[in-house]
Amino acid sequence: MSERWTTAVLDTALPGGLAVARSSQGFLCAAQGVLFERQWLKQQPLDILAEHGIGHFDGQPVYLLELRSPDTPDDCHWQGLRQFMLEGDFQVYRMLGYAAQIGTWAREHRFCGSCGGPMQQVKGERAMHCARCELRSYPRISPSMIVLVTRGDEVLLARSPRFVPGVYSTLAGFAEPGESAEDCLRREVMEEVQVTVRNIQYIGSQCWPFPHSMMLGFHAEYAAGEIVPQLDEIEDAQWFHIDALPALPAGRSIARHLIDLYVARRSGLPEPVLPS
Ligand SMILES: NC(=O)C1=CN([C@@H]2O[C@H](COP(=O)(O)OP(=O)(O)OC[C@H]3O[C@@H](n4cnc5c(N)ncnc54)[C@H](O)[C@@H]3O)[C@@H](O)[C@H]2O)C=CC1
Ligand SMILES: [Mg+2]
Ligand SMILES: [Zn+2]
Repeated sequence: MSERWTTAVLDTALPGGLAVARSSQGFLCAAQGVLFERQWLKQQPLDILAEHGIGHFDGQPVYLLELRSPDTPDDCHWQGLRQFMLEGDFQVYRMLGYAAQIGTWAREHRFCGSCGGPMQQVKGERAMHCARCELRSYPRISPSMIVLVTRGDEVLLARSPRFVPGVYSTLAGFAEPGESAEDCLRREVMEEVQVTVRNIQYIGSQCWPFPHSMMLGFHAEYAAGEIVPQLDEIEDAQWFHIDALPALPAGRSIARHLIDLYVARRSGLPEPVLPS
């Protein structure tokens, strides 16, 4: 089966196609969904900051209208990206995740970070260019490690004060310059719970457009140390038996996948597949 959503750099001077609109309130939705006839959408009283040609959905060209303010056309409403991640068509979520990252990046790179001059979108390439100093800026992706620390039939899960009450998840954190993925993983686990790990195994990755993370997921075995939760960052961290797990993160997250996969392997059940 061919992919329903594929990215492309489309020329915004061309007519036709479909469009999504994004404001600080999320994506514009109507009864038929998030994809609108582009020409119709551009005739609505929207405060458009920029337009990007972002790809194809079911073979149709798709454009993003990045808005300055959330003026709402009749019979429409706004829905945040997280809601699309949690429910509905995963391919629509992938498209909107890409749109959000491109919209945010272009909005934040209208001026050159080196000389302060205005930047222009490069034709046919996903890049912003400064004519004054020749700097090119490409979409930013922030690699983050996420790890399920295991000890036989137990897994180490933690709560951030930002989580929904009762929910525990895997440990995660952003890579710093100079680190390998494994260095970052060991540092984050040490910072957040003060334990050491061994036998680090790469499981898989997930684009996490909140706002621009690339999650690299691992399993790692516990080696040594007592859990000491990091002040302010970690509200609580505990070992949980795989038969007595607390409330867990959303089904489509790699955090949940790392947990479900480990439980399946320990229990001899069929392995879950990470949505892609
Ligand atoms: N898809 C999934 O299943 C999950 C995804 N995540 C994501 O992983 C990422 C990292 O997790 P956290 O525990 O929040 O990270 P973390 O443990 O590194 O701490 C977050 C702190 O890092 C700093 N920070 C923010 N952006 C940064 C960047 N680009 N580079 C370096 N430092 C930065 C800020 O001070 C922020 O408060 C987040 O984007 C989070 O949403 C976290 C858990 C599950
Ligand atoms: Mg963290
Ligand atoms: Zn410049």
